[in-house]
Amino acid sequence: MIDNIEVSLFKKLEFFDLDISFSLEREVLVIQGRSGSGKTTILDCLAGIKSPDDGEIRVGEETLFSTASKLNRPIKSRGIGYVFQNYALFPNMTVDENIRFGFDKKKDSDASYVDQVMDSLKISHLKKRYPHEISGGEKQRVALGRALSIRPKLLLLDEPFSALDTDTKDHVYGEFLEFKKEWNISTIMITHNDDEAKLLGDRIIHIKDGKLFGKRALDIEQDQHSTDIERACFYPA
Ligand SMILES: Nc1ncnc2c1ncn2[C@@H]1O[C@H](COP(=O)(O)OP(=O)(O)OP(=O)(O)O)[C@@H](O)[C@H]1O
Repeated sequence: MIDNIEVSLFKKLEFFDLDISFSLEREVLVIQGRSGSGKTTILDCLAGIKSPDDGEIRVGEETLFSTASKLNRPIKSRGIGYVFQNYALFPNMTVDENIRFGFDKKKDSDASYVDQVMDSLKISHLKKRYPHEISGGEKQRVALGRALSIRPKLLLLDEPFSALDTDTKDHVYGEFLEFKKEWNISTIMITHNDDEAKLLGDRIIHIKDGKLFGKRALDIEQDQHSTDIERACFYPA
């Protein structure tokens, strides 16, 4: 089955218009750009957290959003896994409960799938722990597990490694490359880190003020602004 992903988005933002088109298929596409250039807004539009003013999002034969067809699939039926910058794990749920959150028992007949995800991410032994009882690297794997539990056709990773220290990052990069080979899911990853982008990505696009930018964006700022509260709505408690 062909899972080509076609994206075309237009959205008026306060300081500029987001206006971008790209496609991907079974690859890790990295989006880079200065802080505030619209990267997270792209992921939020794909996930259905924000609505574009105009455009189309297609995953294989399925249309998730289309202004022409007046179609806007709800978040939960988009089949998109999202790992937020600060993971946004539910603090009052165990690792097991966090990961099972997106798994739909009624739709998914293979109940052992979530266990497979946990085994693959080497977090089965943490099942009963709460987020405050695990390390940053483990939280990152739990967040990835929660995104994978819905069997996503597209995986969105917003600065997934930024909260990790250098030693942990090196280790996790290796794991990510193994994961990439094993799962082979179309992935869009935002990172400010050039080395990370080159190491983990198959293709890199740069954006500036919401538009594709031919040249490399210089002096990428490291400062972050958090829209976590808004994005946490993706997983309403
Ligand atoms: N909740 C919001 N309300 C108003 N404007 C917002 C909101 N969230 C983001 N913006 C604005 O939209 C633009 C794009 O923001 P976005 O978060 O997509 O940028 P980004 O490239 O992901 O930035 P960063 O790398 O700092 O996370 C920015 O100008 C930002 O100020």
